[in-house]
Amino acid sequence: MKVLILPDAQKAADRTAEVIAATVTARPDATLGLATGGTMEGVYEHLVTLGPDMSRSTTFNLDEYVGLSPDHPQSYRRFMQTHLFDPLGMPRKRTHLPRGDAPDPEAEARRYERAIADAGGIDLQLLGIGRNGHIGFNEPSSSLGSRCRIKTLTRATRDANSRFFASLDEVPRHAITMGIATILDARRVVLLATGSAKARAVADMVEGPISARCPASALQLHPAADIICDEAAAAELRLREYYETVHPGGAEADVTGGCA
Ligand SMILES: N[C@@H]1[C@@H](O)[C@H](O)[C@@H](COP(=O)(O)O)O[C@@H]1O
Repeated sequence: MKVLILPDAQKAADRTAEVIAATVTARPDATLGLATGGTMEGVYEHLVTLGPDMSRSTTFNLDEYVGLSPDHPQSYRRFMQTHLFDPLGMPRKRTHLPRGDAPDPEAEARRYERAIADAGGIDLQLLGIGRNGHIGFNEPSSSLGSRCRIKTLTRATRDANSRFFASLDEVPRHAITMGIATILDARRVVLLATGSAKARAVADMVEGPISARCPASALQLHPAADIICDEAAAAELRLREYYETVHPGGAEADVTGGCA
């Protein structure tokens, strides 16, 4: 696991976007795993300005709310169309999310897992992290061997995400999400965490025990996982001398270098 600490959220998001752009430039037919959430807005904004040709890329998002149709304003499909797919002109048939309004959500989750495998797996998986250490919607207590399935959202996660909805009551109670084992199958993982609200989760993920208490800690098992964070999200890390830190105005570190 490599940790890169950048001075602020903007620089961390820009760096993450540059990793994605470099990946699709090197391999235009790459399969990307994509994420949603407020943290990703800056990433996609910068990626759109970088303007890589993603017309041959295939994408699979981590998750979708159960019960929301693709055109629901708060669906993750809509989020992706707005922030990335439409601005980059990506062909819809190459972009995949679970169908939140599928009549049988469990069957939809199984179909989604198969679709990822049929596409040859994910080359680069982008991740955010929840305040409670969740990745995708794998809430604490998720099996580290889990595959795509339905998860019940915790009150804490619904509270955190209620800012995107008119009220807490409107936040769905379930989601279809890639499992932790699905995520670990990706050939490379890049997780972005910014802001002080993520500091505890980042410390548990990087320096804590591998445990279902902090689902993101499973990334310690991944051979090619990069954690990109800003100073605020890095505040509770104790082993600072082992991490790559870019100081304001300092030389840019190469996120692909260093030791895993
Ligand atoms: N399912 C998503 C996660 O993939 C994301 O990492 C998390 C953090 O979101 P934010 O970036 O808004 O803090 O939100 C949701 O729960």
